[in-house]
Amino acid sequence: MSTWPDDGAGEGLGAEAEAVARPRPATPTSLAELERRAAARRGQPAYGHDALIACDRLVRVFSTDGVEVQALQGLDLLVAEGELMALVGASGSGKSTLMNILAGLDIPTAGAATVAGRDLLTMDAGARLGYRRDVVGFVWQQTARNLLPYLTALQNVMLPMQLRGGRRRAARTKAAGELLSMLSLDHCRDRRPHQLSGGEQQRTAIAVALANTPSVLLADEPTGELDSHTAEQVFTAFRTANEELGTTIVIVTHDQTVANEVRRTVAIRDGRTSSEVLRRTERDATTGQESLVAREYAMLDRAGRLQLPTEYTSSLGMAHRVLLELETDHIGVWPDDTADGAAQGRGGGEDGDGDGDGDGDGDGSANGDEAGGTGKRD
Ligand SMILES: Nc1ncnc2c1ncn2[C@@H]1O[C@H](COP(=O)(O)OP(=O)(O)OP(=O)(O)O)[C@@H](O)[C@H]1O
Repeated sequence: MSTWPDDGAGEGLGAEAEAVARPRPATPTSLAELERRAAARRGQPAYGHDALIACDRLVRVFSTDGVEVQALQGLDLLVAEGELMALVGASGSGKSTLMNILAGLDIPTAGAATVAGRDLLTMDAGARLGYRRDVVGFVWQQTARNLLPYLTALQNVMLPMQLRGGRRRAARTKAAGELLSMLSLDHCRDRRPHQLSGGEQQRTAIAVALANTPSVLLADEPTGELDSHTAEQVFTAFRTANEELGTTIVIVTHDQTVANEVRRTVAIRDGRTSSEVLRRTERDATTGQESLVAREYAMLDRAGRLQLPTEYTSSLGMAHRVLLELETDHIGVWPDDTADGAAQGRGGGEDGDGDGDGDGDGDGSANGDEAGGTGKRD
């Protein structure tokens, strides 16, 4: 198994293995060299400084009845302004926890998170209210959470504008009508939610979320209750909002169609980002024909940790330790060739919890050797 640098194009990955070997530097690093590197780093911009959404080693621990659940375990995520991207992951991986934090409804336990320059850890109650009203809009899976049943579609869209204040009624009516038109909902203006189809309700919810022109639109399983054709229409509404208004959009979804339609899909696993699928259009040099190419990348976190896919590690019997070798253009990763390592590998690399990490804790991380170690392949 070998690891190559990101070629800038964007293919997919699962269980986390941590490398135990580091290539030896040719000569010991001098103090002067360390000082030079530290000085160079001081001049560097902060992590995610140019991203609209920046989550840096985000942690969220829930404590219920003395039991701690680590929903987010040092999650890193950057989202650029104007992006339309999807978040995927197994049930319980931490997607909703992340969305609630980004929505300003929950506060992380540790780490850093900024959205449009707002610090989500240090905002006071007033700033948090303003953030939810002006900076982010949300669309939830349950339509009842998105729309008020006794208001028409137009009135629902006007409500956030009214709560913010500052615009006359005529201006609010015009702006709300334009949003509904943009999402092909003119015919729904004067209908109440129960008079709308599921897809129309969700598209109206998108118009409501866009009412105060937020920088970011967050959607948690917005097509979860819809058939595939209707889901497609709802996704088109997100795309329209992204293209016409430039709104940055993050969609949590189990819907593969939605995940396939965005340029970037980030997978969350056990509270951390694990892999990313990037899609781009390539043109064949001879035929001129365009095709969509999708590639999956593993994420290297800021501590240098890399999650390797379980299917890769188990097929090579990699259970707990691996050997690393630095090549000119990639890093080689080999099964542990020590006697006990080989015995573990022959055991199938299974650790009883199915995550291939050998620690039995189900978190997919190869704990205990994060700083690297011995075992360089000579
Ligand atoms: N308020 C809470 N109190 C205690 N534990 C919680 C709370 N909210 C979430 N959790 C736990 O945190 C972990 C992540 O939950 P989260 O809802 O973020 O996952 P998810 O990826 O959104 O799952 P799903 O796809 O099923 O919605 C789970 O183990 C969950 O049980």
